[in-house]
Amino acid sequence: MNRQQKQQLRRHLREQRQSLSAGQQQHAAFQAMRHLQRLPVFRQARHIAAYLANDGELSTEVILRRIARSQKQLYLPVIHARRDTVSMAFHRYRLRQHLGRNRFGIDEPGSRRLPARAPHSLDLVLLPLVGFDRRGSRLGMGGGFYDRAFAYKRRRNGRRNPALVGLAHSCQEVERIPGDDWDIPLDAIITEQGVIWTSRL
Ligand SMILES: Nc1nc2c(c(=O)[nH]1)N(C=O)[C@@H](CNc1ccc(C(=O)N[C@@H](CCC(=O)O)C(=O)O)cc1)CN2
Ligand SMILES: Nc1ncnc2c1ncn2[C@@H]1O[C@H](COP(=O)(O)OP(=O)(O)OP(=O)(O)O)[C@@H](O)[C@H]1O
Repeated sequence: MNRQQKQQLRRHLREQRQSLSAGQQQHAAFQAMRHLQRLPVFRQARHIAAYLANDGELSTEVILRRIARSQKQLYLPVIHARRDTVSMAFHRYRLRQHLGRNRFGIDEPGSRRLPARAPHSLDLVLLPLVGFDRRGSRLGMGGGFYDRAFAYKRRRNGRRNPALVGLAHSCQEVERIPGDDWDIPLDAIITEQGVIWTSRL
């Protein structure tokens, strides 16, 4: 798939999720929490990275609250700009901690942020998706941030940690997302309808 086709698909799928009603969003968030709670990988995880929903993404609010009330530690993506490279790190997050807006208009832990944790030492990452297919290919916002953070997983004998579980509305599923060399496959996808296993977990 060339860049232009990918852009077009991205635009279409973003419109789909943006057009969901508040009621549909709430329903999806609650169901996703139910499905997530049943996963052994979630029950066993101690260090979990999630995201703050934006642009119609599946809301993580109930999930964040649940994690915050448990013994598990929560992390959020923070965009870091250093000279000419922009990258993403996962910083510890506590509910009601001060948030700032990043360059994409998404809330993230602000200037007094807690320490970051290396991607490979997280147990579970809940990824925001623009689109996905049943094989575990994902389409993101186009920054390549998650692909770069977990690029080490592609290498032979590379670490397998953490488990990568995408969260999306079922309307974001497509038949097939043609992969690029750098794409990192998902282990599972959770929608309001249930868990989709990609046979990697
Ligand atoms: N909630 C949430 N947080 C997240 C992500 C995400 O997808 N969702 N990210 C996941 O990586 C990172 C931010 N990545 C982003 C990358 C691009 C744009 C963006 O707004 N891009 C332009 C053009 C995109 C395009 O090429 O079509 C735009 O929409 O105007 C936003 C976020 C980190 N935090
Ligand atoms: N491992 C990598 N090393 C260098 N560049 C990369 C790597 N992975 C992705 N990129 C770059 O990131 C750009 C965006 O990739 P892509 O369109 O697949 O993003 P995405 O998966 O939709 O976004 P995101 O991961 O932020 O949600 C690509 O143009 C690619 O050049």
